[in-house]
Amino acid sequence: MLKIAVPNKGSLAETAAWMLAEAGYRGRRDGKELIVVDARNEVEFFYLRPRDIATYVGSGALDVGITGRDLLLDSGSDAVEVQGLGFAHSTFRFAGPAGRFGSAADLAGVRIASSYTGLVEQHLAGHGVRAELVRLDGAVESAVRLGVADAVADVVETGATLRAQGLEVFGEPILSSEAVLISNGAGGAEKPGMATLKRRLDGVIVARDYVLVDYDIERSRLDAAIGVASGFESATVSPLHDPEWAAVRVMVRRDETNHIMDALADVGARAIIVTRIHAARI
Ligand SMILES: Nc1ncnc2c1ncn2[C@@H]1O[C@H](COP(=O)(O)OP(=O)(O)OP(=O)(O)O)[C@@H](O)[C@H]1O
Ligand SMILES: O=P(O)(O)OC[C@H]1O[C@H](OP(=O)(O)OP(=O)(O)O)[C@H](O)[C@@H]1O
Ligand SMILES: [Mg+2]
Repeated sequence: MLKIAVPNKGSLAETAAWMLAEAGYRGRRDGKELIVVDARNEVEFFYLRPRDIATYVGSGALDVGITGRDLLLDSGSDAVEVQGLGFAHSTFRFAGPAGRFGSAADLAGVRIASSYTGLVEQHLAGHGVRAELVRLDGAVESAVRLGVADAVADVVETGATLRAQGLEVFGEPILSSEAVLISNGAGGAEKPGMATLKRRLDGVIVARDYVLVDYDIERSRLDAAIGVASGFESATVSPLHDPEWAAVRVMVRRDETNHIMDALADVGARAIIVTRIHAARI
């Protein structure tokens, strides 16, 4: 059985569970269940703290897992990223009182609070900067106001938490993070069931991030319309009863749908219809 680590709490848990359910796997009935055997799919799920998942997978105790790229790199484990899962996007950044710091070089000898001290140490070492790290569990943005640190290094999504504490990001982003599928470096990626898991998750990502767009177009304008959206592989072009016209179907990124509909209408497309993709194998 493929042993899969899944976040049991925090920002990643809900979407990770949703993706696995959409991919046809068994979920847990309540938040107290720590192990779920899915005999039909020959996989076993282990619900663990997101921060611990890279350790379990890197040690080989579990084959694959879902965690954050920032957590994976912070852990220093031997687990490797297999692919991004397209959710929980964030950047990992330094922040401090407005105007106090300009770049990582200004951090020499400074106290930096973070929940990701491994990541910060690696980054500072790469820049030849020595600083004092203060390891905190969360709500790191309060550390400067409370006087336990001069700067912080933390997860930034909208920046609202930093702003509320009067802090500003500075320097280059340390990392761009998202939820990732990880595996054990030593052959974990070839385990039975792994290819199926990957293919199913890819299908969920496509169904989540893409839509189908259908429209009718005069054949004389077909090339212009395909130029607007050429599809995943290539556009499907079907004849209509009127030989001067064709019906076209393309996949487009969901977040570009309205922009593409406008552009298609501009080149003469009619009856433009957008449909959700329920499931996919690409
Ligand atoms: N606001 C956010 N937006 C996007 N991703 C986030 C956000 N906060 C945390 N993450 C991501 O979630 C992962 C951390 O999850 P974890 O459950 O350990 O912490 P958490 O979500 O902050 O939970 P908690 O605060 O309850 O401990 C990291 O990959 C981090 O980048
Ligand atoms: O840029 P923003 O949109 O404000 O989001 C970033 C914040 O979200 C997370 O905090 P969380 O609420 O999980 O609390 P924590 O600090 O205790 O982890 C993260 O640790 C940042 O503090
Ligand atoms: Mg948090």
